[in-house]
Order: sequence, then C-alpha cells, then structure tokens
Amino acid sequence: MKKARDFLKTLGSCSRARRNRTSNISTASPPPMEDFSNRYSYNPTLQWNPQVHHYFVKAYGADHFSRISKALTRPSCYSCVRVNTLRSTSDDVIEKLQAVMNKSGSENVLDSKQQVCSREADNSEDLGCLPDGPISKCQIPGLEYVVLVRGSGPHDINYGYTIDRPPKEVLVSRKCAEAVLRGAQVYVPGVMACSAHVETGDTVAVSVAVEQPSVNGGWGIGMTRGTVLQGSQTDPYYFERSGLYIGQGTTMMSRAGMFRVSKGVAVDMKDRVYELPSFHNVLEGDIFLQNLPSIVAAHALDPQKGERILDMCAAPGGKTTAIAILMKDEGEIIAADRSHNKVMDIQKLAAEMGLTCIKTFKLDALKAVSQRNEVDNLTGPYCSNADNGVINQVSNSPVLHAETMSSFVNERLNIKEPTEENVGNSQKANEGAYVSKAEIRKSMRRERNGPGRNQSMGGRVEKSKGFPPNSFDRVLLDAPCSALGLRPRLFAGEETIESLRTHARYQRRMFDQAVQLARPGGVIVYSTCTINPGENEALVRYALDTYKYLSLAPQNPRIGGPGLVGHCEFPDGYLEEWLRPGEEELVQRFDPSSPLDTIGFFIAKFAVGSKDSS
Ligand SMILES: C[S@@+](CC[C@H](N)C(=O)[O-])C[C@H]1O[C@@H](n2cnc3c(N)ncnc32)[C@H](O)[C@@H]1O
Repeated sequence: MKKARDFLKTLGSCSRARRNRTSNISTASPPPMEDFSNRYSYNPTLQWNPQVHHYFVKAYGADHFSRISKALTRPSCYSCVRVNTLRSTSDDVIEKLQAVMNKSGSENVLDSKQQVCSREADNSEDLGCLPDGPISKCQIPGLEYVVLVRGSGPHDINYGYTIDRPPKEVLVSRKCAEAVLRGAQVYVPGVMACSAHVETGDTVAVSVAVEQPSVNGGWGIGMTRGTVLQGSQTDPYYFERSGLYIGQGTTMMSRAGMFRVSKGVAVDMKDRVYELPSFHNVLEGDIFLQNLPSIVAAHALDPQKGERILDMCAAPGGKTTAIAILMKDEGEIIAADRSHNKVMDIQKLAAEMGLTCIKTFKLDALKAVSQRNEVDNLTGPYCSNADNGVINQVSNSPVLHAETMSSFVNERLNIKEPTEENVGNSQKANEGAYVSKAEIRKSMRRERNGPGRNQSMGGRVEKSKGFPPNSFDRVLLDAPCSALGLRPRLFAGEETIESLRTHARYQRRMFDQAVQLARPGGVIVYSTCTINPGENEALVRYALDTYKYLSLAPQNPRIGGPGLVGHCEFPDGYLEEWLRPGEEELVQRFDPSSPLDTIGFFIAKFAVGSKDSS
C-alpha cells in the first residue's frame, strides 16, 4: 500500500469543487413549498435489490458499503491513458493531448487548481486522488507509460430557473445519462421526454429517468417516450428526477425533431456535473483509454517475450493489447471471445496499435479445451475456418505435454448472456448516447470514402475448436461478470442473489478450462470488474480447494487493497466461502470508494504447480 500512497501523494489533494463562474451561480430564491436547489442538483442514491443490498452490507459493513455505493454513482476523477510504448512515449502523448485539449478549449476545464474532483472516500489518511497538473505521468513504478488526465466535479450548475419559470428540460434514459457522465453527448435515442416548445438552440436542463420499483415487483420507468414535460409537479417522474440533474446543454434540434429522427446529437452538453475530457478519435493507435486496474491486471500476468499466452475472454482487446505491448510484440497471444463482432473489434484494435503477435479466434471459453479426439490426432492448437469448417493448425504451436486430460468440462450453461457482455453491448447501444470508438472510426472512414479496415482485413474471424491441455505459458481469464464495479452507475437493482450466483457458476466453469490450458509452471490471472465477493474471493476459494496444485502468487504492482476473509451464510443454507487468513494480501481488490478512485475490480494470480500428483 505504501507504493500506492507515494503514487497518490503526487496526485495532489481533493476537495469538493464549485464551478468558479459567477455567471453560473444561481440567484433564485427557493419557493417556500419546494427546495429547488436540491431539486436541480446531482445527488443520486443507488438502488439495489434488497437481498443483494443485505448481502453486501454483511460483506462490507453498512458504512463501507454505503461509501462504495455512493462512489459508484460518479465517474472516477481522472482518466487513464495507456501509451502504446512501441509507437510513442508518455512525454510525447502528454504534449499532444495538451495540444488537443488546448485546441478544443478543454484547458478552461483543466487549468484551474480549484477545479478538482470530490470523492466520498475516507480521507483520514489525507491521500490525494488527482494528478498534480491536468495531465501527468502515473507515478507507480513500472506504470510510467500510463498518463493520467484530471477531470473535475461535481459542479453546481445554474439551471436558470425562477420560482414561476422552471427550466426547459430534456429527460434522458439511465444508460444515456451514464454515458453523459463519462463525457458523451445526448443522442436522440436516449431522449425520453422533453418540455413543450423546445426549439433548436434552446438551453435545457438534462435529468435522468432511473428505474423505480414497479407495481409488479420489478423495476421500470413507466413512461412513454415523447412525453411532454410541463415543469410542474403533475409531470410524470417529477419527484423521481429530483436530485438527478446531470448538466445543461444546447438543443441541436427541436422537440419534434428529437422524437422524429432516429439518430444524431439531441443536446450538446455545455455544463456538466462532471467534466472528463473525451479522447475519442485522438492519437489513434498511440493511446488506449483504460481503467487503471485493467492495466494492473495485464502486469499481474507478467507476460514475457516469446511466451504463448491465452486471453480467454479478450474483447474488445484492452488487456490483450496491454499484454502484447508488455511482451514487446514478441511471442504469441491467442485472443478469444465468443462473439464474432467483438473478435473483429480485437482485430481492429490490434491493427490500429500495430501489434502482430495477437491471433484472434471466436471461441466459447466454456469449450476452450479441445476435445480428446482432436488432441489425440493432432499436435497443436487447432482452429476451423469460420466459413468452411476446415481445421487449420495455428503457427508456433508448442509441443504437447504427454499428460492427458482427466475430463473435459465443455458443458455449456443454459444462462442468459453474461452481464459484463451485456454491459459492453448496452454501452455500445446505449440508446444512442454512447458511440463506441470502433463505430466512430468506421463512420469516419466511411465519410472519407476510404476502404475501411473491415475491407482491408477481409472481416474474417476464425473459429477455434479449442486448444490442447497445458498448451499455454500464461492464461488470462478476465471473466464476464456482474460488472457491479463499473462506474458511473445509476442503477444496480437488476442483479439478484440468484443472478450473482449464476455469474459465479459460469466463472468457475471457465476457470476449470483455464486450469487445464495453463501448463505446469505457468500462470493464471483471474479478474473481474465487480465488487461481488461471490465472483471474486469465492472463486479463489473454489480454485484453491479444487486444484491442489494451484497457489496464490504475489502480484506486481500491488496497489489494490486486500481481499475479503471469511464466509457468508445465506438464508437458503448456501455457504459462500471467501479467503482464509494469510491469503488476503495475495489478491488485489480495487475499491471504488478508496483514495485510488478506480472502478471496482478484483485480481487473483495463480501459480500452476505440477499436475502429476492430482
Ligand atoms: C470483461 S469482458 C473482457 C474485456 C477484455 N478482457 C478487455 O480487457 O478488453 C468479458 C468478455 O467475455 C466475453 N464472453 C462472455 N462469455 C464468453 C464465453 N462463453 N466465451 C468467450 N467469451 C465470452 C464477452 O463477449 C466479453 O467480451
């Protein structure tokens, strides 16, 4: 933790920010019946399924969980930019980003020492969370190639209301709002409702419709898209959106347009509760925007030049490319994902970053170990061409270990799409509010009438039939999970105890495959972006209890906190066991409410011993 403290000290201190623009300070007095300053503010409370809430309170304690819950509702106060060191340097990138931000006017947001982030974390150790300047190099030893860009907020915004004249408003969907909090604009499909008589160029207050408990016991927003807002208490969602105002912007079309056209920017956000510079389309190939714990996960794997690595759930390729760069693009990384389109995303990212050691495959991680007959007949990892099903041998295949597998666990669980994938998809769809980098690149190429990378790469995705046991030096299982560490998040009620257990079962099945694929003497890194101990510490318990030749290995760098020791007994008799004393310091748990101010994330590293005795 000392290293983390040193790092954090270089980042300066945090304080609650107030937008230093006098013109934005509201002068309106609140009317006697309603406190408008509270109404037109951002102060969300995350909704959880009651049983899940109870479980997390038991795991963390009420106060700690309340801090975690609060931290999840806001973005981290800095963005992390990973530099492609095979192409550029941190200093170069800092210079270029500074120029980009100066050009776009972002320096107005970033140049004042007053404009910093607030965080609800325990400040008792007086640790800072912010880069010293607007842009700085990460100070964690080994991570100097990561550039930190400071954001700001929460800002108080003057929505210009008076007692008898409420602001014109646009109400957006929850996913749209989460994207806006990350720096996106409001796109047409994200608009749920709008005031009457809104014309292009109007200033509007933007609030969010977060799911509420519905009469049938589920969650919903119970509102028809296109609803007219009057600004009165009889409006649908009037009380529900109090304290859920995320900023102010200028409409790019009239109210009629917002509900007539299918795409485009509806509101250009001018004043945001949180300001985070957006680097879409900036320094393509030289940088990759990535959460700090994800970068640390690639380091935990400790990939070496010339090794053969498997990234089992690789799309969109953030960690794959981080690993490739750590290996100086020498060796072989098999990057697999079960989604064809997502495999294409990995290919595009690898090509954009100029990385050649990455081989992509469409592969179900639950069937990642090839079937016995294929292993018996062939000597390497095999793939079939997606189009013709012909089996091809992958180059650089290692010599197979003589050991045969005792069993192949290839059962596919009959469960819905894993949540993290859903999160990825929903972020992409995001009801139009979030446009993926890949989409932006694609449309820019279309605009330029260029061939586009799809065409140049042929858009081909190879389908793998799996790989022989013990055929990888290192395996990364960055598992699909409940994603309850991702932030900003405005709603968490969708996960139930049962769905959390389903994620955990799914992850154990994938881990079973990872264990078979890593060679004795090799390494497995398991990571998730959830705060759920059932998908983190409980997986470690399962791994260590099931496979006696696995042991927890130290990680470098280690900047996350310790894991949870203990267990949880559920009312239905289910016992979930976590870590045992002595194991907690060997994993990394990134707590969103901690001074590091990251997403919630978990990393465990396993050393694979001899499998002979088992
Ligand atoms: C946490 S994301 C991976 C993020 C990625 N490692 C990165 O850093 O960019 C989980 C991925 O698992 C994939 N996935 C889900 N179920 C899978 C399965 N059965 N087999 C392979 N991939 C799967 C999803 O498509 C999703 O891309």
